[in-house]
Amino acid sequence: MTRYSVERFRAAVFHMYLRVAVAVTFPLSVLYFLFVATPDKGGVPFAFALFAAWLKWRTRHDSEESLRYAGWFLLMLMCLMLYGTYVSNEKLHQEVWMMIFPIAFAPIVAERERIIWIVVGALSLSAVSMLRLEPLTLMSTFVFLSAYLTLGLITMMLVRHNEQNIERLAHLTITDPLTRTFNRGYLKEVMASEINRCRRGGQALTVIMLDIDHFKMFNDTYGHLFGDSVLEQVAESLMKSAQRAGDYVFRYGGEEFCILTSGLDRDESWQFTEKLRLSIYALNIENRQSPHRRLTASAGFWCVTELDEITTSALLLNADNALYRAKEAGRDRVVDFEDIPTAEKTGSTRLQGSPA
Ligand SMILES: Nc1nc2c(ncn2[C@@H]2O[C@H](COP(=O)(O)OP(=O)(O)OP(=O)(O)O)[C@@H](O)[C@H]2O)c(=O)[nH]1
Repeated sequence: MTRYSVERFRAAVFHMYLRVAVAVTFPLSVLYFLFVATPDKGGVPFAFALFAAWLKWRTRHDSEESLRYAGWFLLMLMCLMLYGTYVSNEKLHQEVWMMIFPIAFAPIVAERERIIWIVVGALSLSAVSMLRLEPLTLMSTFVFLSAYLTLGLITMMLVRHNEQNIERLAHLTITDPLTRTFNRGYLKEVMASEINRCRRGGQALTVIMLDIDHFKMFNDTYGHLFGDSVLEQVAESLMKSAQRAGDYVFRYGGEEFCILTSGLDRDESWQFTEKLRLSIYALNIENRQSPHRRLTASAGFWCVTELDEITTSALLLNADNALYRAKEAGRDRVVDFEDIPTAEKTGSTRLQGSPA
């Protein structure tokens, strides 16, 4: 997810650049073509604007594809400008402004391509400078090349730092601050993509709702601060038990957690949910007001194989229905939604009417 956020950021910058390139270069090159230059000179920016427009259209829906093109597009652009500088009769120092390239565009290019880009840029730039320096000195070319490479490397480090910040921010927006599990806002997004993934792969999806028993009494007896630390411990043990790829733990609200897992049948889902419940039991936290004398949890789950008509709300509603049954039946247990008699399945649940 976080990698996805960084890619989306890069693709957005690239698209913004293309939009500006098309909007500015196109009319300018036409004016240049009409009033100032000979057709062959006006043709270069014109062709560039056409190419940018084509790329913009080609990559409009696919950020991954746009990133694949971005590096090569910028390399081409750089070579074009080098060529332009070389054929024009300006002095060498005017090429230095091209050093802004790595700074301006490094956020767009994927990390692996960024290195190729800076090395190729440095080599071509020094080739041009060697050709144009008068008199040609190895030392000044070396200084020029090192300056370029140093600038490129510093830029890469800054960009990497910036990407790490974006990743950190993206992580914060999907994490519950107390328990470090994913938060409820992220649940809907993950559920929608997991439904699609499981549907495509012909896998079952299991939704588990787990709630700590008698937590109000716990808070009243031991205080909210200790309650908070118990919530942290519960979350940690849930996350330790749900570690396979495709397992997700969310804090659904208060002392209620939602866990997603895939690829399990009903029996395996039962065992997995029991494992989660027992991991909380095994924390061995006293709750003297509870009939169980220690901290326990109840859970309900729904394992779905037919995902074609399924909505996220239905999944949550039915898993919560099973949790409600577990509470009614005495708590400290697991209930499978499929075991609820059909006539009772549509009964009132705590989730009905609340947004999923
Ligand atoms: N310490 C702490 N308590 C919380 C937090 N969020 C919710 N709670 C408490 O969790 C308790 C939930 O109480 P109830 O919904 O009545 O449920 P319960 O007492 O666990 O009873 P059952 O679920 O029916 O077993 C309330 O006292 C909330 O104040 C939190 O972040 N920290």
